[in-house]
Amino acid sequence: MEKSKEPLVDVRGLNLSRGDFCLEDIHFTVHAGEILAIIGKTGAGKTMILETIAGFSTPSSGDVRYKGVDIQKIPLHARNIGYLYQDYSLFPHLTAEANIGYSLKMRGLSKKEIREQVEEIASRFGITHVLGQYPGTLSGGEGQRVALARALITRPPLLLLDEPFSALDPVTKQGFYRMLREIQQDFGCAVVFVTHDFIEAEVLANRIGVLLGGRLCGIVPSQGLYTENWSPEVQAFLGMGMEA
Ligand SMILES: Nc1ncnc2c1ncn2[C@@H]1O[C@H](COP(=O)(O)OP(=O)(O)OP(=O)(O)O)[C@@H](O)[C@H]1O
Repeated sequence: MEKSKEPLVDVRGLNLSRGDFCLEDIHFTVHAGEILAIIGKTGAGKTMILETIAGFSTPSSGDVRYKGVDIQKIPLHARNIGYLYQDYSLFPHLTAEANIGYSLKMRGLSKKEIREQVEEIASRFGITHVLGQYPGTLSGGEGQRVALARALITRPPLLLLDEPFSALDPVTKQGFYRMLREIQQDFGCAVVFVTHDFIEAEVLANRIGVLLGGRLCGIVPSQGLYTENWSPEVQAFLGMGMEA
């Protein structure tokens, strides 16, 4: 088999329960360099899917293969997957600079190497002026850039984003849409992001998956979201057939 044809991520028959909620028999792939959006209502299981792809949650059955290997069998430090949490989850007691350089420090790079790489990515994201600040003093947009820089500093082949734009105003959002496309091109990474926002998914993603009540109802090319022959449940979710 040609290596390039192998998916970057292969989610196979994934089942996972938390409390009364379950992700049920989820199958999908993510290919190198693509942008995949997963849309669903609040509580549909979007965050649980991202956490399972990253290997933070262990499925009750099925598995997630990352570059052909069960993610659970890859040690955390060797996974190199960028993760942007919904609330950014920056370390509050570390400056923006230390947050961004954290995983380089864990990898044993010298202070000089860390400083150079942090300065380079901070300049790329326009956050050089906040490097000395602590997370509590950053605006929402600055916090997001710092969190993105932290997620990308190790140049991961896969970036997972949990509702990355939901807290931003419409103008700032447009800037971040541009930035995400540039990141995806410059860093050459695949991106999986989850969102409630259909338009955002259509604008940014190559493919869109619809997740309802823990079931992945299908994945379609983004331009086909409203022409797919969806079940009545998905049609209702997408508001299809509701035009006056
Ligand atoms: N540790 C847990 N214990 C019990 N139930 C949980 C736990 N974690 C998640 N759940 C439940 O699983 C369901 C899916 O949660 P998840 O956070 O993945 O949803 P989501 O689609 O990301 O929602 P939102 O869009 O609101 O962030 C929810 O009903 C949630 O209450």
